[in-house]
Amino acid sequence: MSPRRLDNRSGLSAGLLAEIQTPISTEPVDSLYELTGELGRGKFATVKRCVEKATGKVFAAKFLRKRRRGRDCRAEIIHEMAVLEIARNNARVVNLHAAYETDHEIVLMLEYAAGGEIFDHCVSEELLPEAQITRLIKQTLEGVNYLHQSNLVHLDLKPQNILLTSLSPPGDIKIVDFGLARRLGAVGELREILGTPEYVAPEILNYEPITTATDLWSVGVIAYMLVTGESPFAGDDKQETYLNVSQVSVDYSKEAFSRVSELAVDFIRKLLVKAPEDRPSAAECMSHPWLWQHQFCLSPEPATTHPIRERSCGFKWPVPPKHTEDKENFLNSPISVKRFRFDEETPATGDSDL
Ligand SMILES: Nc1ncnc2c1ncn2[C@@H]1O[C@H](COP(=O)(O)OP(=O)(O)OP(=O)(O)O)[C@@H](O)[C@H]1O
Repeated sequence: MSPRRLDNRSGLSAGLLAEIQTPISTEPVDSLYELTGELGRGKFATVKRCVEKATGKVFAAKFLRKRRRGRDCRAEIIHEMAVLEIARNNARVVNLHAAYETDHEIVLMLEYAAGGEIFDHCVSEELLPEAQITRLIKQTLEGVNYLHQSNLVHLDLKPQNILLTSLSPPGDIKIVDFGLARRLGAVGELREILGTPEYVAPEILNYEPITTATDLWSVGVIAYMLVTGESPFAGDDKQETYLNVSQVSVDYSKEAFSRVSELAVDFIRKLLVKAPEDRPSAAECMSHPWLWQHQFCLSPEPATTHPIRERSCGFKWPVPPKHTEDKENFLNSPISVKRFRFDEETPATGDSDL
């Protein structure tokens, strides 16, 4: 079965959730919190560090403009809150603590991720060791899997939206920015959302249906950036970037991957494939041997065969062979390119609230 699709009966507003549990208070934020500096800034939001006066607890206050490009976007903000509420019980998603409203803004009081963006680890002189990268990717997949199981797709996963609870040593990940996240549906298809050029999947550029697999492309891009310190599709301008994405033009040279194992290349190759249905699901990715090689002591493999490692979910990933020639054959072989079972995907459900 192919990855689940999105509903799109009314364009961009399709899949927007309208029901929230969190009360929206009209009390002035600065009467309850002390604002202590800016943490980040997006197109329509500013995020500030703040301390709750009553408790001394630190939060990240996301100030979202209600009017954008002359349009009332309150519904989009309510939707972002609703998505955060659905993911409330998942430790990999940032927690929504409270919400406030003024004439022009809604302020989301979010759990504070003190370690900043994993983007900083992609552009740093000193890249993270492989064991740390696999730990962070595994956690990201846990969050993505939870969203997909909850019938949600994030659609804006990038190293700027994966934060850390602490900087050094790197803490646990927290996924943020659910502004583009959408509900999965069975009836129609969503083809309109565009994220940041470097991180968008080919199906978005081609106005093809968006599915859960779109998020898995982004996980591949994030893994590539953490491992190599390079953005795989970034060109000199937007056009070149889009061309690189649509041609899936990726540098897998030995120089780019010199510091990590062959399994890292295998993992990324499985995700950066053009056809969404050929990408593994988040659950399948979690059983890839790259993510477990620093956790388990694996028995040595015979040099001339391609053994299969099985993990608890039963999904099978062939292991790249040790000899260089065999490795090249392995990476180009049909079994390494397409070997995913989608029959464990939940069938698409009809949306009732759209
Ligand atoms: N909970 C948090 N803790 C610490 N920093 C945060 C938190 N949430 C957001 N930030 C910082 O603020 C930045 C912008 O936040 P966010 O991506 O949610 O805003 P946005 O306006 O929706 O962004 P965009 O325009 O890219 O969609 C993040 O990349 C991060 O650096």
